[in-house]
Amino acid sequence: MLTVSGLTTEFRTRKGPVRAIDGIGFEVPTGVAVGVVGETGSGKSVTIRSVLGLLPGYGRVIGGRAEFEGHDLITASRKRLRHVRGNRIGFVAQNPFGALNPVLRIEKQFANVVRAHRRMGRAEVRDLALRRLESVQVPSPERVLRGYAHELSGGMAQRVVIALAMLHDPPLVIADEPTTALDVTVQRQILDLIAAQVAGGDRSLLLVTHDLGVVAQYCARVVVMRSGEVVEQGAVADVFTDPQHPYTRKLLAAVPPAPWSASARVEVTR
Ligand SMILES: Nc1ncnc2c1ncn2[C@@H]1O[C@H](COP(=O)(O)OP(=O)(O)OP(=O)(O)O)[C@@H](O)[C@H]1O
Repeated sequence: MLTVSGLTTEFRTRKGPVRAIDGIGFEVPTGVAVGVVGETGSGKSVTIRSVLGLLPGYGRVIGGRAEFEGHDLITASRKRLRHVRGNRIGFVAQNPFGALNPVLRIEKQFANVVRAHRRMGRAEVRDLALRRLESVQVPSPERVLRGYAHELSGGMAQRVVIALAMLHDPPLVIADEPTTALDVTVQRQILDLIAAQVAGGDRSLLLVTHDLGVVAQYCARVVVMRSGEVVEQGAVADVFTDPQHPYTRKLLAAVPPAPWSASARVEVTR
């Protein structure tokens, strides 16, 4: 579905160019959920933004490829990238309020995303928007369509963003820490929703997270990043039970034991 190879991105800074990711490669196979993990600053977001053509002006991909549906996204024209984003790849960012336009009614935002890719009348747009909002369990979707982003809770706003990302039924969904900005009580609900949207079909998911528990629960494959490089990747079952790289072992050792595990009981009773 997506094959990234040799991807290298730099940022222009006052002290000269800074290499944020350096020759990374991984694959997202069709119908598979792939988790990208690594500590803060390891290059997870830069990877996603490089692939989607969403780097800020002072960031530049200086090498590598990202093959998707027979095209290299890195050298693709702006027009092609606009077609791919939203239509063939659904993107869910960290902060839903950054992704939604504060001054447009939600219905208008659905209309804009629809019309960027297809011709559709107002009633048809509304119908599609309602269906997508229902599929992410937004209560009173008619009222949500009439309202603005600031009237929504963080969890509801992220549901709207997911509904927008799913609007055109994209075969690949990319989510960059989709629950970081949300209350802990709704984090699992949002991850469950994303997982449900991609489950049981040919749809693939690339999920960036720093939470290895999330990868264990939702992903079949994992890519481990450190300092702009991929240090290890493979099936979650293999990497988590038999990590090859010392950094992966360190990350796994840093995960607190589940409260029901034997080692945690020892801690509690001591
Ligand atoms: N806007 C920027 N300007 C300059 N350098 C940047 C910028 N954004 C990222 N970088 C560089 O790229 C590196 C990787 O950043 P990135 O945001 O991809 O990390 P991350 O793994 O997503 O971290 P986090 O989990 O905190 O989101 C940073 O360490 C930094 O050196």
